[in-house]
Amino acid sequence: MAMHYNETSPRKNVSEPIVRVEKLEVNFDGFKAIRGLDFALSAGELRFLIGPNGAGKTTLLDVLCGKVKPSQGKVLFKGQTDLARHQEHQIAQLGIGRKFQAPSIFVTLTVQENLLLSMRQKRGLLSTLVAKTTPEQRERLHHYLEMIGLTDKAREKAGSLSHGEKQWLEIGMLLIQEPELLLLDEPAAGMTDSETEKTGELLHRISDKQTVVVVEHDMDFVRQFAKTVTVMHEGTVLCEGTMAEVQNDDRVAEVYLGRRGERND
Ligand SMILES: Nc1ncnc2c1ncn2[C@@H]1O[C@H](COP(=O)(O)OP(=O)(O)OP(=O)(O)O)[C@@H](O)[C@H]1O
Repeated sequence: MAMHYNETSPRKNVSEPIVRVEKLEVNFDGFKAIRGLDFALSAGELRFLIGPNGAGKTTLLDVLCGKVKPSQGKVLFKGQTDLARHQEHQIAQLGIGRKFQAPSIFVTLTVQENLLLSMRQKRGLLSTLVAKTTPEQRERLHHYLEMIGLTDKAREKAGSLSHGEKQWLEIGMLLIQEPELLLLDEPAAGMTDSETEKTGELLHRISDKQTVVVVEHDMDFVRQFAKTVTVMHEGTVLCEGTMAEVQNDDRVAEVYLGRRGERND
């Protein structure tokens, strides 16, 4: 029987938001993809972003990782740092990791070589694959291999992994850099049922220590694994709450299904 993660209260008891977005606007050649959006995220949350196509979910992630610059508004990280004033690589250094849908693993390297490369990149060492691994690095490697469920495949070539395993490896490559905030775009897309289930469990394990934002279209996945859901529509936040709360919100039904009662006109 599948375990449900959304039966407890939607938010953990945490104080200052790790991210606070105020009056955000993003303009693409005159088109406002984000319009006056306010959004806050507590440290240690696992937050799902849902909403119809074109709602602005990916654009919001793009702003948080610095790929897209806002035309107006503030994007505060840990209360002080305005991300709008930083470049993408600086934001990565500040501790925000983004996983895109397109894979970026090295298929000819083994699982553990991919993880080691990713770990050393963050540390700025001149290490190569032949560099000696320190006991601390080895411990970290084992910890994250275990976390993503690939300990038994550590020495296999990344190219031989299943689609789901490749996605976990990529998440592992982000995790091993120990970001405080992790941004994921449809992490379970294209996975089998069993891989999807494992991915949901992985997200919960990650959010024990880190904050995670997931853009997701698969409502079954959201229903099973989300505690707090933010529904976006036309570049702004429509509502927020548990999946049960947002499902019962008339505005959500309207944007997903069209206006109620119109057929009786
Ligand atoms: N680089 C761009 N230039 C112009 N318009 C863009 C650009 N990126 C996104 N848009 C537009 O901004 C709006 C929001 O797009 P975004 O991809 O953020 O939505 P989304 O909620 O992630 O949608 P989906 O669920 O379909 O991925 C859309 O109308 C999209 O066409």
